[in-house]
Amino acid sequence: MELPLSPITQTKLAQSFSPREGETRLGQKVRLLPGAASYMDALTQAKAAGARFAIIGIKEDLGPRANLGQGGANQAFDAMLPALLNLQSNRFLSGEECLLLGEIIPVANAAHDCQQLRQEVESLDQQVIEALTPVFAAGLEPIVIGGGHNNAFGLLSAARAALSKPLAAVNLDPHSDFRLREGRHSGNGFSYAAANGALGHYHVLGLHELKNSEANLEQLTAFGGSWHSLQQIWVRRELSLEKALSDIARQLRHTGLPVAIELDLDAITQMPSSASTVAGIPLLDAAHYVSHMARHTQSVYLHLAEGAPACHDAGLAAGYKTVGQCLAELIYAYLQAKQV
Ligand SMILES: N=CN[C@@H](CCC(=O)O)C(=O)O
Repeated sequence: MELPLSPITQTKLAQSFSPREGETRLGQKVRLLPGAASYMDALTQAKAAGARFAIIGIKEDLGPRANLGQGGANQAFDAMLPALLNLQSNRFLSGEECLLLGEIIPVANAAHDCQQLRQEVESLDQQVIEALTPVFAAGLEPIVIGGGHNNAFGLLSAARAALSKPLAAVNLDPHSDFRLREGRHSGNGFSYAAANGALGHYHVLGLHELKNSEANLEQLTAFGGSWHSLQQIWVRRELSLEKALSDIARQLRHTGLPVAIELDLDAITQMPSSASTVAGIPLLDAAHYVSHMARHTQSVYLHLAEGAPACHDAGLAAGYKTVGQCLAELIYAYLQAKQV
């Protein structure tokens, strides 16, 4: 069977967790892609057997590098696997709902020069669209671990192709990623998606008032995009997070469009990432955002972008632990919210 991604093998799965007598880990319950005549058949079979979510890694840092940022987002998926798969399967979560599908690895990955990197991001966009469109078409809900935030474009385009509707996206992120269409990179996934018709509605939560250029804000406003700033909620306390979340969810439901839940890990305080910050939001507020949006909107995917273990000040091992645990908590917040 020809596949647009590298499936997770039994060997990789077994290497990613340690079973313990008398316990059942999530790694012992998640499903792998079954053998079938085609990728679409395999996804359909997995869905029929009881999978609802498809967990996918995009192992790349072309997008942040094409945006003149730091590399390292290609390691987030490997950091996440042991943190998630060693968690317990119990009354709160079985693990059988999850298809641990595979990894998208860029075919073009040799450039150093900025313009070439941007072209490689464009090729990666096509890989993401090819791998994800059948996942949406099979009725599975992707949980995608980036990779740079550039992959929002491929995800939104794939969902648009499979569901025949533009998406309403909500993005917890200090940056709107709605920058000029000057060649593909991690800062313009949403402006490109708006231009190709994949994005029908866009709200940014936690936008930093001084990390978005005036041109960027004008472009976002001209599209009809909206935001709650980081300063409004977490600094000036003009409104509570709870009020913002319930207003955002109401707006999203009102669009009648399928909803994309986006989160850039650089929104979270000191999370290793290309644009990491000390003035971010607590991890548990980010988990609450994911939980609220998953529970109260018609969401079709979760995208967790920009985690970069190598950007941890204390080194790679500390980065794997921090990014891995963060991603596992955010994934569980989504899975749990969807079960209610
Ligand atoms: N996905 C992140 N995009 C940010 C990065 C900012 C930075 O590198 O400082 C942006 O382009 O605005």
